[in-house]
Amino acid sequence: MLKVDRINSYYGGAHILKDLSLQVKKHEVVALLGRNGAGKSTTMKSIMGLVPPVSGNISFEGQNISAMDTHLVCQQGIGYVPEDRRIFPDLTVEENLEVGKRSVRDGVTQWAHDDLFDLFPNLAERRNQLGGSLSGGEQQMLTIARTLMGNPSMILLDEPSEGIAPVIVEQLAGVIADLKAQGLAILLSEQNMHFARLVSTQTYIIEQGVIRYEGSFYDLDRKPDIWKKYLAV
Ligand SMILES: Nc1ncnc2c1ncn2[C@@H]1O[C@H](COP(=O)(O)OP(=O)(O)OP(=O)(O)O)[C@@H](O)[C@H]1O
Repeated sequence: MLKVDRINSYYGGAHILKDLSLQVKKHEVVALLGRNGAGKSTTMKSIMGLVPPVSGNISFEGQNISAMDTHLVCQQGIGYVPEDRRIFPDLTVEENLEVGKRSVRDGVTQWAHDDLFDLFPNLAERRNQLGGSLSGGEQQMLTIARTLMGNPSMILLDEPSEGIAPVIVEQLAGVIADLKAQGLAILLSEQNMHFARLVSTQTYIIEQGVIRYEGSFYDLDRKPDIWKKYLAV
């Protein structure tokens, strides 16, 4: 579904992503793991066209998206939830959802507010509350719900569990399992290994912009040397 093939991305003269390749298949939840500053967010920004790669190729559902503007990447069916959430604090939950609305593409489930409120019961109770008055976890849920309003077939989640209470992290894991069951492909970056293990099967480990490991979580759990070298803090 998504194929990133040997991309190189820079901030000015700083070479951040180095021949980075990864794949996400349909109905798959893939975790991009790595320490602070490893290049996880830059990978997502490169896919979204926010930090366009200087070389390499990115394709989505067979179409080359490497040189596309961000709004066109979204139109292809990729939703993006950045690390800093960016809800509208002065709009209500319902209004925040409306902002995310996009036209529907063929063959893609259209999300209505009520479907989203079924998926996120916490938001249903707060539909008329201002975004800025929600807890961090509720804001994260709202950002994901708003992204779903764009009817994506794949979503990128940048450290979704960061700064969220453990009980909400467990709820978020349930939401991701539901989305996967509905056919969405998901690429998430994470430092919370408990959460990543709950939701994903396939993993990539990134260090200094280079993919150092690719494989299942099951195999990774049996490789303490890799775990210690690239993930232990
Ligand atoms: N706008 C920027 N300008 C210059 N360098 C940047 C910029 N954003 C990130 N970097 C650098 O690029 C490297 C990769 O950062 P990135 O944010 O992709 O890492 P990350 O794995 O997502 O880490 P974190 O979990 O801390 O967000 C780091 O060395 C970081 O300092």
